[in-house]
Amino acid sequence: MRLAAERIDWTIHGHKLLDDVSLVVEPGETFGLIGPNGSGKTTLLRVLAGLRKPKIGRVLVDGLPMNRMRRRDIAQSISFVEQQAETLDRIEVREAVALGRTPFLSPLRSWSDQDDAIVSQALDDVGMHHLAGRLWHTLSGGERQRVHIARALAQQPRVLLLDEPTNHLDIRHQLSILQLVRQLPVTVVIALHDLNQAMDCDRIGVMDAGRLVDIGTPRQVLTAERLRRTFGVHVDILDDPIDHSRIMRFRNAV
Ligand SMILES: Nc1ncnc2c1ncn2[C@@H]1O[C@H](COP(=O)(O)OP(=O)(O)OP(=O)(O)O)[C@@H](O)[C@H]1O
Repeated sequence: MRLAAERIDWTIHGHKLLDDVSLVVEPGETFGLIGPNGSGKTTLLRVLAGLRKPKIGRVLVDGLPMNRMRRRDIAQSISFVEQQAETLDRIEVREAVALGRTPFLSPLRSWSDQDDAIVSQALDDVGMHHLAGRLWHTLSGGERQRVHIARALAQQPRVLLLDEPTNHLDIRHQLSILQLVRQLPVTVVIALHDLNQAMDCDRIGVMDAGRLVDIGTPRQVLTAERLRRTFGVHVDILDDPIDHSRIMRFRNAV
């Protein structure tokens, strides 16, 4: 599914959070969003998810303006894992993941074995099957994060939006979630703070003070000059002798 933002502006109390942002994410592409704190990544993801409706600019889903789509149609296509997700008190892990199936249920389409299988698969994908019966509020931060990702996967979206999905995860789960996301045959937009992890995206967009100031492949975008200018850090870019990928070694703040 192709996701496009056209000239989006978003202003709150006279403060421009998004300033003329345009981008196109191609079907199946993994697009990384990077930028300093407060640069507008979450705001842009919320606009792309349809949670914020811009007065200026528009979002297109496979060419269709999102503001003409029904809420249910959006939910059947796009899932969003937010950074500070809602609390689901007194609910079991499996029930939390099953919420991902809600957009597909109706009086004519009740819960089926297929929904059960999808939920089980999603729990497996994030390594949470063993905790399926646990109450949500007893989970650790990283376990909750994995349940949110499982809920999004259970939605079987064609566009997956992820806001710093690895920020609570241990290194093994960071790597396995990112690997899983990259393998999914869906369009992914993922906000990341770890710039070395962003190297594995197909393309990257750099946010700075509400503007998308650069778009390109990781090698095009993640240059020492860009990191100095936008992130305010000095970096050495090294060549990994094992696979010749790039490694960023951050030295100090400018
Ligand atoms: N409801 C709001 N009212 C006023 N300002 C807001 C509101 N929501 C966000 N902001 C401001 O908009 C700016 C962009 O916020 P946003 O959460 O999109 O940034 P971000 O790039 O995701 O940051 P981070 O990396 O810290 O998560 C920030 O300065 C934030 O304080």
